[in-house]
Amino acid sequence: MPDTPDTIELNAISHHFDTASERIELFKGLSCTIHADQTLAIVGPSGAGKSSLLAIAAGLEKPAGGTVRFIIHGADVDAQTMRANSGFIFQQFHLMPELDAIGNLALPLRLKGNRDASDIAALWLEKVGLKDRARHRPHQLSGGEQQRIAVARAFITAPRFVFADEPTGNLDIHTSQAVAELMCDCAQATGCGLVIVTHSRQLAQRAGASLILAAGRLEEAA
Ligand SMILES: Nc1ncnc2c1ncn2[C@@H]1O[C@H](COP(=O)(O)OP(=O)(O)OP(=O)(O)O)[C@@H](O)[C@H]1O
Repeated sequence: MPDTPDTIELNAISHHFDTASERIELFKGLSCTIHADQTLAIVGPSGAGKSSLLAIAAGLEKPAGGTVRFIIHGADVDAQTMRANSGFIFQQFHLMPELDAIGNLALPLRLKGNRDASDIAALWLEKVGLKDRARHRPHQLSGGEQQRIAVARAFITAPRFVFADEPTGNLDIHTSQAVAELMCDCAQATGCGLVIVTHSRQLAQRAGASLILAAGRLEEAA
């Protein structure tokens, strides 16, 4: 019997934020299922709650209502295990400024106690075309180069899902295309689910499926 695919199930979730003066309602009763064999884009207007939905799907935040089920290697797991099986890519790259390129790549492996961290990091650096930048620190790299390292860092631990929040938001069109291609190639090569929040139509079109979050509703894009 084939393994159950790694899956995230969002069931009737709702979320809001309370501020001193008001409650910001993001969504109510949203349901969707995300599988690790797909690339999914979440699009929609600014402030609709896309980043919040991504954080809930990744197990970083608990929804105010509803349930989230994470299934990894055929078993239900908690949010902490989900996070340990996930990689993250951000708009602002978020590399460690005091570490060089190879140090940034090796870090997630070192944190998991991997003794081959440097060798694996060197292989990934070559894979993303930055072998000659191993000893450069983030401020010595362009935005596109930093994001290539951030993409490699997200995939280097062989996660089951990678979550990317506006990964091309700080890049020009040409560099965005290269980073999008790299993310999708990495996801396909490793059989990892890729969930991308984006305002970029080009990036959304590259994904296998798109969901639109608007006015508290989640709908499949045509
Ligand atoms: N910690 C917080 N406290 C209060 N309000 C918040 C918090 N985080 C987000 N919000 C508000 O919730 C709403 C949704 O934010 P979110 O970042 O999820 O939207 P988004 O669709 O990703 O927006 P964008 O496309 O502009 O990044 C916004 O109005 C935002 O100001």
